[in-house]
Amino acid sequence: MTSSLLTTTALTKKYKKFTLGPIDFKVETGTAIAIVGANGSGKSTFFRLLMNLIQPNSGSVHVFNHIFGENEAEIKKQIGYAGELLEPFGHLTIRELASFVSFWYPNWDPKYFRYLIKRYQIDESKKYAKCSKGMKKKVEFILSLTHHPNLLILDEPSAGVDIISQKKMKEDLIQFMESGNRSLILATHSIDEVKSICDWITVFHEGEIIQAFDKDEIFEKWGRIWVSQVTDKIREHPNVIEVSSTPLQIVTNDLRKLENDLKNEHIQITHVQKLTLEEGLEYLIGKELTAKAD
Ligand SMILES: Nc1ncnc2c1ncn2[C@@H]1O[C@H](COP(=O)(O)OP(=O)(O)OP(=O)(O)O)[C@@H](O)[C@H]1O
Repeated sequence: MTSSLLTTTALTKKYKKFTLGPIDFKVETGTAIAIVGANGSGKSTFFRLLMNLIQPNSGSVHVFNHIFGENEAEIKKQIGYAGELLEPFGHLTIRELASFVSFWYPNWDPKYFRYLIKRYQIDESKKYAKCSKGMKKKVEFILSLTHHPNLLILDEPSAGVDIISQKKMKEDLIQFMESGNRSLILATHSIDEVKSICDWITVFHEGEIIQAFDKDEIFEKWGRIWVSQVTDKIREHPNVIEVSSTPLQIVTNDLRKLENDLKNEHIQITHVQKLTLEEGLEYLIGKELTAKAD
């Protein structure tokens, strides 16, 4: 049986021109959740709230059954976070930065740190501020993993990172999840990462969660149906996502149900095709996700 590792209840943050929430969100032990959404949809704001880096206007975050604010230092020892937190420490070298960060984590694993530094070809003598954007992302990623956290919260860890390192990050995250009792919340614009690492997908749109579903649902239920005609009733069908012409076709989030209803309407089906994850996500977030897979 799974148990909730992190829960948010009616979490809300208001800026002058943007409101996030109210967000109800849950992470079960052993699951990897992709957070996807167009630029500015509120992913980073949500992550900062999860990490208690900014204060909500209302609502709460519970982590490991505690309200975050009440036991913050203890809770954070079990979390790995990457989300541009290191900028104020730019005057430190990577070696100094690691030594500073290690102080907070009883589980800091120097051997694993050495392994990751070598794996991602990081020059430890370099000052953080002098690192390239991709290097900084790799350093953040390494520091988030080195204390073997139970929960990883990563805000676009591979953005701006070279392809070889992106592949390594993917492998490391798959390995992280393999123990079975760890959890991951990953904001990403990479379909490849969603596909290979995550089990669940949560879609943000203009500060709200508009969809949250099991990834396999897209493979099983989403599809395109070519038809002889489309009636008003079918156009308004709750499972019809889009109707387009030349040739006349319907995109649906429930193939089996729509096929049945089309038959009941005596509409001829000429062809049926399942959607790829990439196509499904494009419909869900307004065709703005950067396609990287396949
Ligand atoms: N400190 C702040 N003050 C005012 N507005 C803010 C602040 N931080 C974020 N915002 C606004 O909140 C909105 C959501 O931004 P956020 O960075 O959370 O989006 P995102 O989904 O992470 O985007 P991206 O995919 O580009 O990283 C944006 O309109 C942004 O301008």
